[in-house]
Amino acid sequence: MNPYLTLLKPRVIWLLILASLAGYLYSARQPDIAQAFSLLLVAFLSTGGAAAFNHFWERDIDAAMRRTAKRPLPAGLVEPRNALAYSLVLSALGIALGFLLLGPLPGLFVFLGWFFYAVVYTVILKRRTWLNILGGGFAGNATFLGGYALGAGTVDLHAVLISFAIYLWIPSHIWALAYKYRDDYRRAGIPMLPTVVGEKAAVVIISLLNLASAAYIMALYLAFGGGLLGGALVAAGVVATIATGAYALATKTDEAMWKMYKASSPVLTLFLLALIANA
Ligand code: HEM
Ligand SMILES: CC(C)=CCC/C(C)=C/CC/C(C)=C/COP(=O)(O)OP(=O)(O)O
Repeated sequence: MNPYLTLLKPRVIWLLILASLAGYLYSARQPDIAQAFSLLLVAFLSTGGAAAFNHFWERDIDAAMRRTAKRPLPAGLVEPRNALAYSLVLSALGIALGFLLLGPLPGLFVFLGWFFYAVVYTVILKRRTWLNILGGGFAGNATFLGGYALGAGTVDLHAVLISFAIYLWIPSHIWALAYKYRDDYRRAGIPMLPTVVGEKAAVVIISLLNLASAAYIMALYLAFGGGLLGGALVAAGVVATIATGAYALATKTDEAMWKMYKASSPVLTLFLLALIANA
């Protein structure tokens, strides 16, 4: 893949973009195709720009971790100053178009999403505390709330409660991966839960969090949900979460935790599709 495409973390940002689209389709009475395309463009530019900035800022620790050592900057495929310029142009475009094309409130959430991930998480917290993802996780809320604000013209408690399904999903999503790569994170000096607590405690905490995030999604769907299709999608996600959580608790292996991580994105996808189906 072209290294400048890799810098956008396409395997990751597609779900951030879907979260924005889900927020819009869930809240808009009459979804407008032009508005939806503007949202997709803004979400792509802002999340891609944030991801590219993360590559620039983390080029030293990426070089120190097995999982990330072959990325474009540690691999010498892209000059740091070019990656920085690329990330800032995309980010500035995404945020500016967020305000210009989507309006002040959606634009604010685009900025907050960028800021919480690129600055609060990547620059300020990630190397300092294992609570880094709890500070940066609000970027996840922002992806959904930006789309919701575009569709509804406002953000209410309903929207905030739904957005916390993403926030509560993040810890088990990243810590399950961090468990498998705990030696990598230790070598790079990055504090993550699995590097600061014992292995058994980490598996139990992450598995319980995984199950709690599924319970929250189920409660949301029961409170705000409706239709059969949406219910089936949420049920499939909850079953997958319970299965990976129970398997991890029973076996406490790297493989079980990796399965939990790999299942996390499909589970969130099912929830977002349920919101769209229920719109
Ligand atoms: C502070 C917040 C977050 C952190 C620290 C985080 C961290 C990570 C990490 C380390 C990876 C592995 C990347 C790789 O090895 O290439 C990953 C993958 C991913 N993340 Fe997150 N994530 C966060 C929030 C989110 C959110 C909010 C979403 C979507 C709404 C998301 C969607 C994904 C997806 C789709 C993948 C790829 C999964 C796969 O390959 O199966 N992440 N994340
Ligand atoms: C609107 C907007 C811009 C929102 C951003 C939303 C958001 C939560 C982005 C985070 C997703 C991501 C690329 C995490 C990688 O974390 P990492 O840097 O720890 O992963 P790594 O170790 O693989 O580099």
